Amino acid sequence: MNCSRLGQPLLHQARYRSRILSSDAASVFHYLVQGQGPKLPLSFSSPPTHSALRRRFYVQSSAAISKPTSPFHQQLPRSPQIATRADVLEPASSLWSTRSSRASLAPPLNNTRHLPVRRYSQVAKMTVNNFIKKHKVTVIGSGNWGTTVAKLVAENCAEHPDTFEKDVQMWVYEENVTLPKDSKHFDASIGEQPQKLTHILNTYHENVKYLPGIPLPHNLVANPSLVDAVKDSSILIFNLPHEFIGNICRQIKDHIAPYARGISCIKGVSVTDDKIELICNYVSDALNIYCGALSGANIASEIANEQWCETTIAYNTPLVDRRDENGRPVGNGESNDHTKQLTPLPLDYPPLDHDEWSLLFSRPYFTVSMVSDIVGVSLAGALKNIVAIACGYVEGHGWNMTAKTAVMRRGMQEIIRFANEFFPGQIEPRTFWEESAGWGDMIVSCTSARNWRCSKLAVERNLPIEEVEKTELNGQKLQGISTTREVSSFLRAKGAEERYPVFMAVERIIDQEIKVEEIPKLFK
Ligand SMILES: NC(=O)C1=CN([C@@H]2O[C@H](COP(=O)(O)OP(=O)(O)OC[C@H]3O[C@@H](n4cnc5c(N)ncnc54)[C@H](O)[C@@H]3O)[C@@H](O)[C@H]2O)C=CC1
Ligand SMILES: O=C(CO)COP(=O)(O)O
Repeated sequence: MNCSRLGQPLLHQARYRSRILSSDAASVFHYLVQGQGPKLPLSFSSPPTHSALRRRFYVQSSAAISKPTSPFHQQLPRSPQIATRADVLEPASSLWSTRSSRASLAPPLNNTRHLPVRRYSQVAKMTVNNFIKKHKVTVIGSGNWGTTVAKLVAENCAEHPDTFEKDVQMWVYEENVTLPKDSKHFDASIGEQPQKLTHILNTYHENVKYLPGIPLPHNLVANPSLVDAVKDSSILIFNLPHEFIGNICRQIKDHIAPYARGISCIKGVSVTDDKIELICNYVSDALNIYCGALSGANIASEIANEQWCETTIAYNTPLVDRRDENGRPVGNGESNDHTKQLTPLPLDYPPLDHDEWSLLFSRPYFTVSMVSDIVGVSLAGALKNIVAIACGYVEGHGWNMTAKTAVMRRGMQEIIRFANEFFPGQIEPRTFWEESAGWGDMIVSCTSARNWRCSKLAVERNLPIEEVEKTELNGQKLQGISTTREVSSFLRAKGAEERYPVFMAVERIIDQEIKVEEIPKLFK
């Protein structure tokens, strides 16, 4: 049989005609990867490439399965697990197709990306390790972005029950909320009595305070107990204003699974005296787990309404979690992040690598790009908030796009300078140019996000920005104000103020020390 004659439709048909049980597919694959399979008369016209070899597997397994009386079937080792994944039965073509958002082999330490693709076949993933357990997901935070991310993650958990537990926990900072009379959930028997936000969430499946008007999936469970929400979760998604993360970590430290892995969607940094830390690294250190970062040009309300956008996830799979093509561990107990010893993710869980993170976060309306530049992604997301405030001030003053563009350009220069100066050798410049987390986020934040909007209003109304935050945001928090103060104080401690005129100017305008029209002369 010549491989070149095997079109995808043929394979597709072969797999469907066979009407296999998925457990048979798993067994066949197991058998073949062990190298015990009978040789089918396959020939390659040139040295086989990786994809050709994968095709060989599918051809062989399809052929074996389609002939129940073949020696294959008689010799097949039986897997004790009855696998039920729908994707075992999916058209074979899709199992080797390139999916840009279903990304690549976890990159090595030096942050390089676009590496050779590791794609476990879905069959390989479940065969070798049996994956008795599924990932339990908890979202910590339920604000505007917290609820939006919880929504999309819950949609994916419902769609991928082989990898994730269906129910997603969402920790809610409990508060009392009054449903207004015009709310569709208004209940005359309760009237305007305040009700617990978690009760409203679990009853009406809507976050009436932080994401009004958006129906939430019923498998998203609001939980006011932080400790209970994180219990036994292998995936923790941190999504709340950065000023609360220290307190959260202290509360959950002794209650999380030691092998849990995290993603921080938080845009901010942690600064103490002359030390600065990325939020995801702060989480990693505080909890002794590994934590990546998600950041991009993302306006929560638009994504909640399923308007399309992109994001970037940086995740540098710890060595202890890496598995080879057959699902076997390749690490030897070392850790590639910081100096700590991580507890490996147990082998009875599906792996947690770029593929799985992408599976968890990608939606038709949310395109995920996986990278490993943790520092670039985190700093771009945190520091653009300072620039967004500057742009709001400029626009509130009455200057338009040209002035804002100058501020954005200089702001981006300062972000990259900051990253190079204080995290030397740890960023990839193309994160800023090519990723949603870079220029994409800068543009959206300086033209339509909350930090920009509130600082613009502050100038227009001649009010401190904190006042506008209180009156306009109904409990939502601006990250730009505290980040400006933290970064300015860090720069002062380092004696580096002069190299960061945009960052420093924003602090002085917030404190009403200078006026917006003085900005240009600071750049001389
Ligand atoms: N909203 C957006 O469009 C986007 C936000 N982000 C980032 O996501 C992170 C979370 O922001 P949002 O979800 O938008 O929050 P938010 O600003 O909408 O809401 C504030 C949240 O903080 C909670 N909270 C208040 N006091 C608290 C306390 N003492 N302890 C713990 N929680 C408390 C509130 O219950 C509420 O859930 C931020 O770092 C933000 O920069 C990132 C991308 C988009
Ligand atoms: O990060 C954001 C857009 O990407 C949202 O920023 P704001 O917090 O200013 O709304």
